[in-house]
Amino acid sequence: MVTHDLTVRAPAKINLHLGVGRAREDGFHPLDTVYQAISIYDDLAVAEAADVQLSMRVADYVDLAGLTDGDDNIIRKAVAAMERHHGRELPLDLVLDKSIPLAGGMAGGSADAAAALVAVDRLHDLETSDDDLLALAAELGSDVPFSLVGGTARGVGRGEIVTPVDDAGPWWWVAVPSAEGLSTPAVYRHFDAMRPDAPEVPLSADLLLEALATGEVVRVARALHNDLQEPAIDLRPELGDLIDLGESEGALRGIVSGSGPTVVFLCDSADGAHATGIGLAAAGHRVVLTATGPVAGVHVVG
Ligand SMILES: C[C@@](CO)(OP(=O)(O)O)[C@H](O)COP(=O)(O)OP(=O)(O)OC[C@H]1O[C@@H](n2ccc(N)nc2=O)[C@H](O)[C@@H]1O
Ligand SMILES: Nc1ncnc2c1ncn2[C@@H]1O[C@H](COP(=O)(O)OP(=O)(O)O)[C@@H](O)[C@H]1O
Repeated sequence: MVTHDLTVRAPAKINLHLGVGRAREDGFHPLDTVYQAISIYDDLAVAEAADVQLSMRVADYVDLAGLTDGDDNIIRKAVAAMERHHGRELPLDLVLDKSIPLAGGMAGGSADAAAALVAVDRLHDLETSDDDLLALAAELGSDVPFSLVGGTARGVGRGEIVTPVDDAGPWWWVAVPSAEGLSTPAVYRHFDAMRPDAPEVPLSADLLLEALATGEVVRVARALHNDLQEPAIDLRPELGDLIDLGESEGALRGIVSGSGPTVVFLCDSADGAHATGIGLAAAGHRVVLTATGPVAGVHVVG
């Protein structure tokens, strides 16, 4: 049995504001977004090995359909990116413990990719600079740099240019994943179809940022915004009902997380989140997760 030398923890993200502009020439959409890392985590344990080996254990609610431990797994892509960057093979054994819903709009794949970059770096004592790690992260996906940074941060460009922002939190969240994921490209395509008039410049995150800095939860709730919510609900109408249900169970506001289908509810306190969670579970939602944010980005835990 392999004894693991190092465990790297990677948080899920939600988007408190997701302004989406008209698609750019490269197909990506310009964003003005505010990410928050919340306390739902994937753990990646690594150990020395003769070659790159990957295995996965998942929480019972994580639907792994379509995800293998082969070359299409973003963890292997992250290891390969580090090997190219450092110009040598970087063998290791990786075991992923997955709790972030798959294709849920919570950037679980991005979290795993960021964790893999840090795990390879630490296990092999590579001392890769932060700038290089961020550049490698951006090549792997638009959300991956934020997974490294964590906390609460504004994302612009295609979401890969990330700057930490003032946040007077913590905030209490309830997250309700769906049994089946939604494809991010499909939701962006549906946005294009529903919003042919989308502005070139995405809706500014300023209002949300002002609310976050005040620490007033009711103000933050009012300012939450997601341009991908309408297309996600059009593809999955039951998400609209879920939002209504959570709000009737005491949440201040419910919103689709990123491209969905996970719905997150902002609550006024720990007790409020607990009560909302109980109400949602009693109404038949099998998986109801409570979380706080902001939390740290990818970090070594042992
Ligand atoms: C929607 C968001 C909101 O934070 O998150 P998720 O809901 O996926 O977690 C992100 O924009 C997802 O970022 P990420 O999942 O890293 O996307 P990438 O791998 O870079 O791109 C996957 C595909 O999404 C679309 N895409 C992504 C980012 C962007 N700014 N415009 C896009 O149009 C493109 O079709 C692209 O081919
Ligand atoms: N380690 C991984 N974890 C999750 N998804 C992965 C991973 N590697 C590759 N993928 C692919 O990335 C897609 C998007 O995954 P994920 O990041 O969980 O969703 P989202 O983009 O909605 O936040 C998955 O459907 C899967 O095909």
